Amino acid sequence: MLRIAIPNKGTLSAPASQMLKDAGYRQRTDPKDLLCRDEANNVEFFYLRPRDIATYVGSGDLDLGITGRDLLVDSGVPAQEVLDLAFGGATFRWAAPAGTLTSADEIGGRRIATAYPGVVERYLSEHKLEADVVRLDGAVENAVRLGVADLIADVVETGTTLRQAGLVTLGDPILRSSAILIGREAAGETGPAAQLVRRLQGVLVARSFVMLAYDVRADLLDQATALTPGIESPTVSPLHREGWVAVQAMVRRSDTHKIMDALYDLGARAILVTDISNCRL
Ligand SMILES: Nc1ncnc2c1ncn2[C@@H]1O[C@H](COP(=O)(O)OP(=O)(O)OP(=O)(O)O)[C@@H](O)[C@H]1O
Ligand SMILES: O=P(O)(O)OC[C@H]1O[C@H](OP(=O)(O)OP(=O)(O)O)[C@H](O)[C@@H]1O
Ligand SMILES: [Mg+2]
Repeated sequence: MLRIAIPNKGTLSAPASQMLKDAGYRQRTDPKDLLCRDEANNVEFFYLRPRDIATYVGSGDLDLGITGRDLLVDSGVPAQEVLDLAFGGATFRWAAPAGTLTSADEIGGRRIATAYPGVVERYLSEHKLEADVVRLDGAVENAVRLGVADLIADVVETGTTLRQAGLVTLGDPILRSSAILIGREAAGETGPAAQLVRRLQGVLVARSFVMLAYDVRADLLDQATALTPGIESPTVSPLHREGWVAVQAMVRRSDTHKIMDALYDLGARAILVTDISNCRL
């Protein structure tokens, strides 16, 4: 049975469960449950703190896990990113009180508060800098005003928490994080892990593409399909109406309206958009 770790609480917990449900897996019904067996798919889900997930996967006690890229890097364990799951996006950044530090080059010799000492220490060693890392559990933004640190390194999503604490970001993000599927090795081509990855990839594609269908005059087909090339190739079917064809193609959800406008301007009609609930490409 494939054994998979997923977050029991926090930002990544609900979207991770939802994504697995969308991929056809059974998920717990009570948020207090710590285990859920999906007999039909031969998978067992263990609900764990996101910070601990890399540890279980790195040790080989669990086969796969869903956690944040920043947490994987922080753990330093021998597990690798198998698939970017495209939710839980955040940056990990330096921040200091406005008007104090002006560049990330100035962090050497300072006191840095963080709940991610592994990420900070990796950066310091890569940049040959020395600094005093103050390890905290959370609410790190308070550390500077309470006098225990000169700057912080923390997760920034909207930036609201930083602003409220009078802090401003310093330099480029240390890393860009999102929820990822991790394993000790790549998932390969066959077997239960590969099947899970394919199912999750199907959900990712279904979320970021829609199916577009329209009718267009046959002499405009080349121009129309240049706008909607599809992933492999668009489907073109004859219409009963002389000189017209029907076209179907997948397009990026974010481009839908722009493409519909362009198709309409070209002369296409009966332009229909349909959500894809799942797919296997
Ligand atoms: N707004 C956010 N705040 C915190 N973590 C976030 C945010 N958006 C995405 N994440 C990601 O969630 C993971 C941290 O999850 P974790 O459950 O440890 O903290 P949390 O969601 O802040 O919950 P809590 O602090 O209540 O334990 C990291 O990978 C982080 O990048
Ligand atoms: O940029 P923002 O949208 O404001 O989000 C980022 C903040 O949210 C998280 O804190 P959380 O509320 O989880 O508290 P914690 O520090 O105790 O984890 C994170 O640690 C940052 O403080
Ligand atoms: Mg938090």
